[in-house]
Amino acid sequence: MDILFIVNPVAGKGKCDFIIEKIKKNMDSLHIPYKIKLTTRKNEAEEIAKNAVIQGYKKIVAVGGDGTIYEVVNGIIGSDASLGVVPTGTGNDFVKTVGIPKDLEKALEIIIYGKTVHIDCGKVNDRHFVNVASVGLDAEIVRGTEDIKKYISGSWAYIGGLLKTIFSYKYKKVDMNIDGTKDHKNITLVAVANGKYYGGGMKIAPMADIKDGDFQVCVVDKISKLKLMMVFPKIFSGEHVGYDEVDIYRGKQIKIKSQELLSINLDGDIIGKSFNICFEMVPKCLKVLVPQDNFI
Ligand SMILES: Nc1ncnc2c1ncn2[C@@H]1O[C@H](COP(=O)(O)OP(=O)(O)OP(=O)(O)O)[C@@H](O)[C@H]1O
Repeated sequence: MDILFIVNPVAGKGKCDFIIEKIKKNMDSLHIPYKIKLTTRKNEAEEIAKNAVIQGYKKIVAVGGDGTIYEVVNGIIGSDASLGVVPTGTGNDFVKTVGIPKDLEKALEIIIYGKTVHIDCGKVNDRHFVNVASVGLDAEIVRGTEDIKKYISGSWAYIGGLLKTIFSYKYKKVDMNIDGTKDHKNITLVAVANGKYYGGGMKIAPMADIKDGDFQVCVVDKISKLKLMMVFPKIFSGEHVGYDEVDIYRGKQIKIKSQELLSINLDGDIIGKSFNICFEMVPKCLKVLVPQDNFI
């Protein structure tokens, strides 16, 4: 059962040497065959993962944050390989939904002794996401956060990105179609959630279930910037859902059409801009290693 660890050396605040030593020490002591590969640039984790599938690896481990997981998922999707995660990123939002701990040794135990579960993914064109996709303010914040992450970590990076973006943001008029039900909205943001958390611990979709075959769609209508500043911190606890401007829907296919180009955020990665976006549910398409006692 060969295991490949794909390490993003710049994830988190770069404790790469320490992490690699720990992986080697643990794996060598168990005499389990494994390999470690480091990425040298963005998108390389996906290429390494694709090659690993061809080479017959059955457990392919993303050692990094949500961006690294996103790349590895797109490398292994459709194959028989299972995704493992050693969370060393800044936000580490996906692992919160599936119960993988941040503790390095515990995360390694799950790679070796954990159980495999099939989880849902979302898809936009040919790109898959496991966590949350979005358009609107938060996609713009992802752009604003990228620079700030180089200097500060965790939730503060996202809050910095938020403050930088929020005051210049213009609301978007969109036509929405959720499983055939149409609506016209002036939106602050639309988050299409497979997992519960994004943006470094914000519980955007408290009811999301990664195995139920549905998205939870969080739509924040036009809201004054002052009120938005009040509502935003509530997302960390999931209390934003109680506000009049916030609606939650369920659905398998979410289409969004706008007269303006919308940035598309998939799991913290801006994949491009479009006037027409279709988010599609792909049920139980990805194998993930999770703790034996996990409820999912
Ligand atoms: N060797 C590399 N050099 C520069 N960038 C890289 C390299 N390898 C991967 N990347 C990019 O680094 C970015 C950040 O990685 P990742 O998201 O895993 O960490 P993070 O931002 O610290 O964590 P999180 O997304 O959980 O907040 C990703 O977009 C990835 O494509």
